Amino acid sequence: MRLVIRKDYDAVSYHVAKYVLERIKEFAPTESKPFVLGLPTGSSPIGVYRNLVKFHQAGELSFRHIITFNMDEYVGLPRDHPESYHTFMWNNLFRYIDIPPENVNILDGNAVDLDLECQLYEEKIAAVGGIELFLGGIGPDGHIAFNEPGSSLSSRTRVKTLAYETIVANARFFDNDITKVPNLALTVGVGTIIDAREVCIIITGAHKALALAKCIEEGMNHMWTVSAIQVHPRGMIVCDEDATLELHVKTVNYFKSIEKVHEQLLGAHNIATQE
Ligand SMILES: N[C@@H]1[C@@H](O)[C@H](O)[C@@H](COP(=O)(O)O)O[C@@H]1O
Repeated sequence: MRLVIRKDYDAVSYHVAKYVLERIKEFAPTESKPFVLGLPTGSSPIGVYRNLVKFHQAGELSFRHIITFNMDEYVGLPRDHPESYHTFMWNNLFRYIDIPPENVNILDGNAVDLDLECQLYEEKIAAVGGIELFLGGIGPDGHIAFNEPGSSLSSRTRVKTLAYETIVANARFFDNDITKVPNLALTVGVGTIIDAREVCIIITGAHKALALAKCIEEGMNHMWTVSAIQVHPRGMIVCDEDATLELHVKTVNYFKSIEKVHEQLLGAHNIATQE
């Protein structure tokens, strides 16, 4: 697993967006060989999306042959509700890029049969050959997508009850009123994420420092579901300095030294100096 540490949120956002750009360019997607990208919501990826939009506007990145799968969606929130993940994705990314709407996949939290909706989502991911790169964020309790503490680390897409901590954390989007926050969601499973050929997790802010420490300095644990990244063959966490506050100095120095060598080998000097 790689841990890439950048100064702050903006530097993390630029680094991840640039990484996505390079991966897509390298893959060279076509109509018959689309690039399948997994996407999160929340405040963590907003800066990444802004940069991706800039790359698109500068003519450096097209989404015509990209298929996306979002991680999760609230149950029972109207699709056009300002806080639905459908609305979030259109307002923060899709409306500014050239992705064909039929290439966008977001779970339908209003489906009549929610279990069937989840099963079909898994089948659709498999039908397009699996996810090439899954981007993710985490909650302060180390949950990935809506895989709350105690979720099976081999879970698949399913209906999930939200933890109280998540409801409280997300109340900021619902007039700070926890009664307005849906208490159920549809979410890809930890297993669904780990099946992606590559996973990249964004972790920023001191409030996520404990989760980062649990994720990388301790063993894989269902109480910190993002820790499943430890068994992924191509896992990367990109975090800011604030998120490293609970890590041992030795851990930080170790990963920084590895990245230094990595950047030298890849000749990534240009990327580093732009950040
Ligand atoms: N289901 C989402 C997660 O996918 C997201 O990672 C988390 C963190 O959000 P933020 O990035 O705003 O901290 O919020 C929600 O719980």
